[in-house]
Amino acid sequence: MASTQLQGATEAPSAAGELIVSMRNVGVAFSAKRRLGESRFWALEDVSLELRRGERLGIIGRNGAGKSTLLRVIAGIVGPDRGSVERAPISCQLLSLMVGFSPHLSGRDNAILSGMMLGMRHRDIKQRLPAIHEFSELGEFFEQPISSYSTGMLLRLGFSVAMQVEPDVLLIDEVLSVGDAEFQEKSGAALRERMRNGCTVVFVSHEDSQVRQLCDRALWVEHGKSLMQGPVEDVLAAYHAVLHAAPVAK
Ligand SMILES: Nc1ncnc2c1ncn2[C@@H]1O[C@H](COP(=O)(O)OP(=O)(O)OP(=O)(O)O)[C@@H](O)[C@H]1O
Repeated sequence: MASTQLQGATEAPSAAGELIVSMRNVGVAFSAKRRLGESRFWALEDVSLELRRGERLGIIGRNGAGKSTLLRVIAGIVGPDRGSVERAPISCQLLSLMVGFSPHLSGRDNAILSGMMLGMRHRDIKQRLPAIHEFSELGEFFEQPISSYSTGMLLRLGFSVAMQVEPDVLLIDEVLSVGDAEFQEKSGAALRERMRNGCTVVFVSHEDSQVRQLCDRALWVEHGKSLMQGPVEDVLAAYHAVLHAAPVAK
């Protein structure tokens, strides 16, 4: 039931590995009026995890296991209905692409709007427009209404804007699974660069290769429970052993 602050956890930002999020036996319930015989549905039942500054944590698990809900708890968007969450006074950004995009505005105007909706100040986002323009590789299309863009172009613009926000903890929900191979390569490189600069990352993915590439630790969530956490290869191996033993239709 508790969501409290970790005392003094940001007093020494340079100290690698300080604890910034601690969750114990967390459960999150949603109202489930449409599910017969149940008034509440526990999207998370019992999740415990510790997140330290500078870590790159990959969250794996089957569809519906509770991964996205867990990200929202880490971000502070959803509170626990049972168990406890302690967080240092950190800024978290759930990486979402195309927030606030409006089809009739140009790429440039959408970049400003979206950046502001992601929490940036107007003057900061304006200063970063050249970097956004360059990263997105949109060329002259940057000045065109985004209704003329392909999905790939929209993603490039969305990612270029989102990358300008600099949170303490970056939370990524599958976003790298979208887009073509070239975009995935480029966005992955940008994220690795961000990580080298000490940003803490929590990354939900169904792609083993991305978890291997981007994470140094993994957490396996199954039916709302944290089943295993540890080195990426160990957790992936255990997860796949169970998947192959008892495949579940997606
Ligand atoms: N706002 C909500 N209201 C009701 N149920 C919800 C809500 N959000 C999530 N759920 C349910 O909670 C469970 C966990 O959902 P969640 O999106 O966290 O799983 P996930 O592991 O991220 O799934 P996927 O891999 O398919 O994206 C699912 O059964 C989902 O239907």
